[in-house]
Amino acid sequence: MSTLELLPAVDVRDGQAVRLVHGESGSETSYGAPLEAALAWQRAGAEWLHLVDLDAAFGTGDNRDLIRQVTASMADMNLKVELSGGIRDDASLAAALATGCTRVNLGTAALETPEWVAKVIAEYGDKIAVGLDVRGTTLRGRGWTRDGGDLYETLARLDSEGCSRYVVTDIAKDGTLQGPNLELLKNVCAATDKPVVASGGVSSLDDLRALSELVPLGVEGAIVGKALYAKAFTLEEALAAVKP
Ligand SMILES: O=C(O)c1ccccc1NCC(=O)[C@H](O)[C@H](O)COP(=O)(O)O
Repeated sequence: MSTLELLPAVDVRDGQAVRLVHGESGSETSYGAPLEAALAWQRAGAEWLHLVDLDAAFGTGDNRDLIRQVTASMADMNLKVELSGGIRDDASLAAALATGCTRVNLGTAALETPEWVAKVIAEYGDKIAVGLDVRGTTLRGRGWTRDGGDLYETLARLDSEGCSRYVVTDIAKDGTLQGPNLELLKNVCAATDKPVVASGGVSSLDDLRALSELVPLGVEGAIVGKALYAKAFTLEEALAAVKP
């Protein structure tokens, strides 16, 4: 059986690594310099980093220079970066790809400018993942603040356009340490043949073991944020827990 990939998260707001609750602006807990956080995950054995520019996602500015610095440092150490937040047009996509990240995660654009997303999926293939951020089965865009249509209709459309991968977040779980929404992940895996990265709510090594059991269904990886920052477990323990 393949090993569940783990993507420790570094969410950046106003130059700081933070964690939000339910992705809500204003619910931040700060965890210091993003580069220090990324280096800590790299030293602990991470192969991936999930790096989010929250200001770009919320439309409150951006952390582009810092994001570029973190991504370049990680690339120098052969650590793959999935970059998310505010990538919505040719200019922001070009800037994101120019950081040397392994792939980008599109969210709002998949809901608001589907033609552009179809075009960039065709052009960039598996450098593009789409974030499906849901409350129930309703997608949310603009930093998760606005409704954006039905999960399964959008998934079918993106599948038909050749989208290579989905990052699925249950917003109700995100940043809460309440455990991932396994039912949602199973349902999404049943609706697509493409790999799924699970995001939101991981609280324990048992949660990671439960996600590992979904690997045969199509769950390829799991993003872990709050649990690592809150020291519920170490990344070394997490990597050991998901080994088959
Ligand atoms: O990823 C985004 O673009 C984004 C936009 C707006 C609010 C939050 C956003 N991402 C949050 C994350 O990706 C979290 O780091 C991830 O879901 C980890 O969640 P948790 O393990 O529950 O802390």
